[in-house]
Amino acid sequence: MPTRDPLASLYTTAQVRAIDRAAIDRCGIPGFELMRRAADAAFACLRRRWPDARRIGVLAGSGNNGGDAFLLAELALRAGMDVDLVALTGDSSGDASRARASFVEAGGRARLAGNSVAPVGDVLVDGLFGTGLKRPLDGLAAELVGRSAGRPVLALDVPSGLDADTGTCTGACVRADATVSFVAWKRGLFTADAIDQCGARELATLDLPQAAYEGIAVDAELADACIGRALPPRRANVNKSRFGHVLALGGDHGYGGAIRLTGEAALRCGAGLVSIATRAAHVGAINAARPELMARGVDDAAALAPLLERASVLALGPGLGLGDWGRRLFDAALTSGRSVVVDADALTLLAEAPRAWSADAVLTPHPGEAARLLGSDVASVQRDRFAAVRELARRHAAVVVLKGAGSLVGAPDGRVVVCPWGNPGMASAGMGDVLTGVIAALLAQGCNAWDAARLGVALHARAGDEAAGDAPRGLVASDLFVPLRRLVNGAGA
Ligand SMILES: NC(=O)C1=CN([C@@H]2O[C@H](COP(=O)(O)OP(=O)(O)OC[C@H]3O[C@@H](n4cnc5c(N)ncnc54)[C@H](OP(=O)(O)O)[C@@H]3O)[C@@H](O)[C@H]2O)[C@@H](O)CC1
Ligand SMILES: [K+]
Repeated sequence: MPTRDPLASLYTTAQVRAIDRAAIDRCGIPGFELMRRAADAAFACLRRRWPDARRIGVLAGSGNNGGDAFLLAELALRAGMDVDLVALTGDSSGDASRARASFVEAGGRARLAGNSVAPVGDVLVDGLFGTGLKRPLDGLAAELVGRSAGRPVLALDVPSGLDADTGTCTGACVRADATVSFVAWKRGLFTADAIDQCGARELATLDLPQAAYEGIAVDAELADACIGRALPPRRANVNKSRFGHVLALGGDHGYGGAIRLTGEAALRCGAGLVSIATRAAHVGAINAARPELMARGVDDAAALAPLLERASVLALGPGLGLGDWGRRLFDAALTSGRSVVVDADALTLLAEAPRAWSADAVLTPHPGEAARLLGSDVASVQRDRFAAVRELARRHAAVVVLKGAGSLVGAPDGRVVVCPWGNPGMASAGMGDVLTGVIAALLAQGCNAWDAARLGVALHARAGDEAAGDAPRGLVASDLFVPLRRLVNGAGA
């Protein structure tokens, strides 16, 4: 059995709770000891991140997440800090009530949350709700979260209000500067709303023995960008025919830029040859701007056949449009038997008429396109991105990239990886066109669909981060070309 990498393995909350149970029942570590370890780890995190904090405000819920908070508050008291603890309820249950008593014995005082009560401190510790969240925050809990906004926050396990399975918050939610998560990564910390709510993420495994994780399948994994295994360094004695021929199809009138970005991304990621099948009107501009691209006018679809014949991989859809021209290209491409990346307008056409593939296929929908493919709506897709990507991959028997903050890549067999990179600057025109070219280039160089998609997404997001630095606003898609070239050669892996 392959070794589980705790830093890359993602679990559902039910699975993490099962690991907690196994640690207690099978490994004999008392629940209260786990709580102590959680508080120790979180307090160490607080000291490291906010070394000058002298006063901390602590929010404690009634469950075990609150128990972690009481024990952390006790540690802070013992370290000589001022502690203002606001408890959501007058009592706690199970191990948490023991934690509460321990805090009081150490001289701590809990203020009860009520009208206008808000914790005071240089840093707030959020221990309201963790994996036991059952419904959107409302009433006092929601008010408390609102009153605590605007100060640095360390969240315990999960920012309160965030659904740690899906990464969504449907009501009030703590916006943390850092989240220290316990035992194992909850999968929902890495996608959707979680990207804004978690801040920096840290994992504290609480020294659980390996046995606690046994028998509990990993639900998903974090993407890696280790290109080396899938795409080893090139030998010297090679020529361009070894690295495939990408044909990018799209760019209806007015959208020539989209297909040029796809083609150039494929070149920059190492495809041996890149052709573009587009409107004749765009050919001159593409050739002038990037002479290495072989742009051909295919206003007459008959001109497409020899291009398809020569290509090894297709990148289908950027700027394709939904008119007759686009539909003819779409039909010709999908009956060609070539490996294909299906993006943009081609996904809309696919939603109208689903196809079976005779070669590797990677679909790259954003949530709107995913909703069309699933016959649902964007809100439903975003409510559970894991379920959406799995369903799409199964239904289309293809590898699927569900784009958006915390992109997911799903395979028909249920595997999912989550991309932990990317930034809001990448929510801009042309970024998807570039991703399509990146994945097509990796396919052309011999990666299978799964490797091409998961590595392509990782390289694209990391290139976006490198290009954006600390200035995401104004990032443009072609800014990614230089870092992509570095990353596809193994830099920073
Ligand atoms: N088990 C272990 O070994 C370890 C666990 N650890 C820690 O425990 C955490 C899980 O603890 P947990 O299971 O007690 O759940 P938790 O998140 O505290 O919430 C439950 C409470 O919240 C309430 N409630 C829920 N939703 C609500 C809402 N919207 N609005 C209002 N109330 C709401 C719910 O009330 P109920 O609805 O049941 O009346 C219940 O009282 C985990 O995240 C980690 O931090 C660590 O110490 C490591 C070892
Ligand atoms: K919390």
